[in-house]
Amino acid sequence: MGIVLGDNRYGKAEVHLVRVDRGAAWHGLTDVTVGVSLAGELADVHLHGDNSNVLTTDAQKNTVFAFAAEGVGQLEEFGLRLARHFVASQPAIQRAEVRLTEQPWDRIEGTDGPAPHSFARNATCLRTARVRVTADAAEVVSGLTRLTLLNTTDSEFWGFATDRYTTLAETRDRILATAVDAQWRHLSLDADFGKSYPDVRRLLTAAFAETYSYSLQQTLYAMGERVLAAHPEIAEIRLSLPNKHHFLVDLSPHGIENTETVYYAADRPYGLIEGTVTRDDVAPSTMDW
Ligand SMILES: O=c1[nH]c(=O)c2[nH]c(=O)[nH]c2[nH]1
Repeated sequence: MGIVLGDNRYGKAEVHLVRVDRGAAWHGLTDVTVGVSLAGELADVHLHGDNSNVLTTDAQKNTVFAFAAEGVGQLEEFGLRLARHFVASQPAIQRAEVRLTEQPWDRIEGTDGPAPHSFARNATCLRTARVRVTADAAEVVSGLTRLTLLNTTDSEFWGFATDRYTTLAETRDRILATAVDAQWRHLSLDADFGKSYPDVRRLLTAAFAETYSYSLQQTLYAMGERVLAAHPEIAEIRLSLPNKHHFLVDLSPHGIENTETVYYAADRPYGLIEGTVTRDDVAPSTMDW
């Protein structure tokens, strides 16, 4: 019996970069937050304070900005370029993981049309990507987060198990709302990430709107199934769906009938429904995502 070093990795988190593409008349704006995480022969730094295998997190941050000078492009491709660089250039590094989150900005509509160099932050949702690279393999997971959706009807919840602590009333009509966090794994690296991202987002949103729901779990599966049915290049999709509860307000103390019009949008606690929709004929991921 002894004490040993377990799994470890290190890197720079939340490198927030903004790139301006300055055309003669129009400027483009890219806003990406990058996290780098490296693993490999790092026992000596932990056990003996020997830093010789440690590429500083400061250098990792500098690399992100330096690579951005050559262009960012699709999140997945930028992440792959970075991760491959760390594994290829550092003999002690066997695995690199890069996580990216893109904040979209909309071009401002001016009086005479779109403004050439003015932007408003778009709060709809954030695009994400995670890549993992080793000497002989790479994996890409694309995603989105904070996509907030709400159905005002076509949602029921009843027939659930009960015990002595159950107080929830069955409902045949409720508001169903969530903030989608979705991550989907690509089967191959030469996917058209720029095309598949908006389509997956559209499919998730449409499936949410079009599914007559008996539970958020059922809606989760319908959303994932819709994506996998349309995208053979996607191996699996993981969904994390908070149930953003909306409770009818009791207005009877004021002598007012609430005709299912006024709700209290509860902040917390919230139900959290999570699941993976996958194919039965693909190899599992090597990435802990
Ligand atoms: O769609 C739902 N799924 C649940 O598991 C659950 N549990 C709960 O209290 N409300 C809901 N709603």
